[in-house]
Amino acid sequence: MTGRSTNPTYAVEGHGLVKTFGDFRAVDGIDIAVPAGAIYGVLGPNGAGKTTTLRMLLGIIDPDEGHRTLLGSDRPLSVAAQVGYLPEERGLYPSMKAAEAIAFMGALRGLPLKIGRDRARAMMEAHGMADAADKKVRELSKGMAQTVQLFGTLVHEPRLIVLDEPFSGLDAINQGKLEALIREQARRGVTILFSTHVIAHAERLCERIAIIAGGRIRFEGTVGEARDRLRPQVRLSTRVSDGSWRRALPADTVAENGAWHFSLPEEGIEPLLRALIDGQAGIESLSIERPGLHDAFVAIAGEAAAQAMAGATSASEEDA
Ligand SMILES: Nc1ncnc2c1ncn2[C@@H]1O[C@H](COP(=O)(O)OP(=O)(O)OP(=O)(O)O)[C@@H](O)[C@H]1O
Repeated sequence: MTGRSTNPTYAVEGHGLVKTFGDFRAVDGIDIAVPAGAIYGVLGPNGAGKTTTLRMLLGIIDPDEGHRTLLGSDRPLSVAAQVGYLPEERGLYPSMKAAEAIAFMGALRGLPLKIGRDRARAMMEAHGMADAADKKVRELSKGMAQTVQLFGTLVHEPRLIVLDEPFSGLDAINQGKLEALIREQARRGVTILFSTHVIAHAERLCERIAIIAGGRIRFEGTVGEARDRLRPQVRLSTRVSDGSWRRALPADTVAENGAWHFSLPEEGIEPLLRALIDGQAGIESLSIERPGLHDAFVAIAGEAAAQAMAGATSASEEDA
């Protein structure tokens, strides 16, 4: 099978994707467009529909409605040799040696075994794992086995890498290494699409994100645009606790731990500053903080989804 392989602006596109399991609409009309060369995160709580969406985009399952394009082809499986996929369910043959397992995964994507073996050893060596190349998969630590599987996802040098929850099950050190590896691939021009329920990874890595909850896209754009959905937060403490200047504090002001908290007013901080100075409030501290992606996620996807994510995060931390 040879698919039409152009040089598209978008490495992955999905339009109106719908998937129903029995009576349950797991994915309810998703549009997604991943720019070529981008690191793109699909963010959402467990059960949001991330895996189902990725599987539809990759052609592992067919959508009930909608269509998708992968690397310019509307037949996703025809470009499989240019795609690397790390599924959520990890698994390697336990009795295979690590380097062999990597070469084997490459062979499944059309890479000659000999080349795969050489690349596997080189990759392991470059990442300080040369000693593990001839160890059986069952002898490796969980984190190392996961890294081996990741190398198997990369060994055929795909143009597009799709990683489903790649950080779960990894400790903090290995999570950092994975972030570095994702950046390294992106520098080479590879497109990376990954799903996660851990907001911090998406915030650090992604040029663009899609926030999915309940099978629908709740937000699509840059991390900065998501954060800009919320007004910056101001924290102010004054030496004097009362005075005419208090009338200048915004309506949403709350007092907490001896400081005033409120959203940055539309007109900026200057009018308030003037009132504070004229009223001799005695400014002790003043900070204006831009909300993080976590706060934006809470606002966009709703408190319930954020709580589900927090629960899932602590569960996966326990796993790690
Ligand atoms: N083959 C299937 N049969 C029935 N229900 C399914 C199937 N696959 C997924 N679902 C359901 O569809 C919903 C979305 O699942 P999906 O795996 O896409 O979510 P997710 O966002 O990837 O979450 P998770 O990280 O928990 O996998 C869930 O409620 C799940 O139980």
